[in-house]
Amino acid sequence: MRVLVINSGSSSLKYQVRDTTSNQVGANGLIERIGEGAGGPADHGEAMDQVEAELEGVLAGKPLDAVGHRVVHGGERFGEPVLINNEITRAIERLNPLAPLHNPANVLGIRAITAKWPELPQVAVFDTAFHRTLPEHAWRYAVPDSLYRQYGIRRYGFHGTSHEFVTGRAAELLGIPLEQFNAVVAHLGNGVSLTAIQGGASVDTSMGFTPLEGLVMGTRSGDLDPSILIYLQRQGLSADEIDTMLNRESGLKALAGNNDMRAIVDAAEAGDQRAQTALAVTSYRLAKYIGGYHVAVGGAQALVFTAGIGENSSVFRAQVVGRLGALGLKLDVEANRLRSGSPRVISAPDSAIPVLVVPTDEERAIAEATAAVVNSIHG
Ligand SMILES: Nc1ncnc2c1ncn2[C@@H]1O[C@H](COP(=O)(O)OP(=O)(O)O)[C@@H](O)[C@H]1O
Ligand SMILES: CC(=O)OP(=O)(O)O
Ligand SMILES: [Mg+2]
Repeated sequence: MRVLVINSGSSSLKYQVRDTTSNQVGANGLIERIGEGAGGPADHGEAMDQVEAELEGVLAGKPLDAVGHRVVHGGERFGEPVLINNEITRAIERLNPLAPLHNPANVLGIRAITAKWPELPQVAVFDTAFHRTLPEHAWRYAVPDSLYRQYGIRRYGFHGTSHEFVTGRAAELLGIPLEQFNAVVAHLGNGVSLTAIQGGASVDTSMGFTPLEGLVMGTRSGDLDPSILIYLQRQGLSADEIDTMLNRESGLKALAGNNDMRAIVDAAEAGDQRAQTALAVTSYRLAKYIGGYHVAVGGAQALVFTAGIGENSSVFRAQVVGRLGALGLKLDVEANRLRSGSPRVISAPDSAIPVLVVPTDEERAIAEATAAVVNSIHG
């Protein structure tokens, strides 16, 4: 099946045309710096126009069979990939406030495709779906139950497509049956989340009601004392100002002046104090969570790194694992430094458990899920 996959991030749009039978990627593109000025598209609408233009040549004579969309927030309703219709699109749109950097762009992508190819089946694949197995003690916040009943305030968790894909690959690499596999998986991209895997399923995850909770990210603060928000509001900041500050002006960008891990590592190595502090805060917070999730899964069989930073930054991985000595984790310096696009072990032979790097492939997982939904409908 020939599937167009659309993965809209907060400031980027990735697309691929994939053949799900041969697993070949026919075309792919990345549109970056959306809404950041400097020659980038003004918004995700312009970015979609650009995708359509780039696809003209690619699709000539070879039509698509389906489109698969990454949708970040599926709320409590969507636990599986679904075939999209107008009602589904509106339901996704109602979740926009819960993933303000992502869902509006996802909805826009769906509508742009509907307008261009109204007959083409479209499937939504949700970031939240893999975390449907969270036990109540992990998803419930210690707040009045009315918040859950009235507003659906609970932990949902995100990056599920990536966590699920990477968990499967890691179990395979270690030769452990998935349903017996316990691990801690660190997705370190522009958004960052950690997942506790028990018996191959998600039992806890660091992002919460929205993708803002948890670890330090590219432009997001992660955990902080909720009183800070109340305090700032009383100082006269509006809800929108606080939202923008925590989602777009915080994290690495606030600590180091930019959200590009490559630049931060280079600056830190050149002696830049802010960059060094940014790495320390970020790796310290992550190490604390990893220790917690090791306990949550009853003893992990592996620590797994993935996504842009997790796959590529040996310096950041070394800082994190360097803080995990209490768990007996130890990297092999050479294996950690080696660059490769394949799943691999980077720990020393005497590490208490293996540390892995497993490249994620959200687009592949979305294409396969899309083909499965479309096939199930056509019998
Ligand atoms: N070679 C590299 N070394 C260090 N960091 C890298 C490298 N390549 C990418 N990154 C970092 O990965 C992050 C982006 O990760 P990615 O998974 O592509 O994010 P997203 O999908 O959320 O946009 C950025 O912080 C970027 O600096
Ligand atoms: C949910 C989320 O944070 O996604 P991304 O990392 O693509 O921004
Ligand atoms: Mg990503």
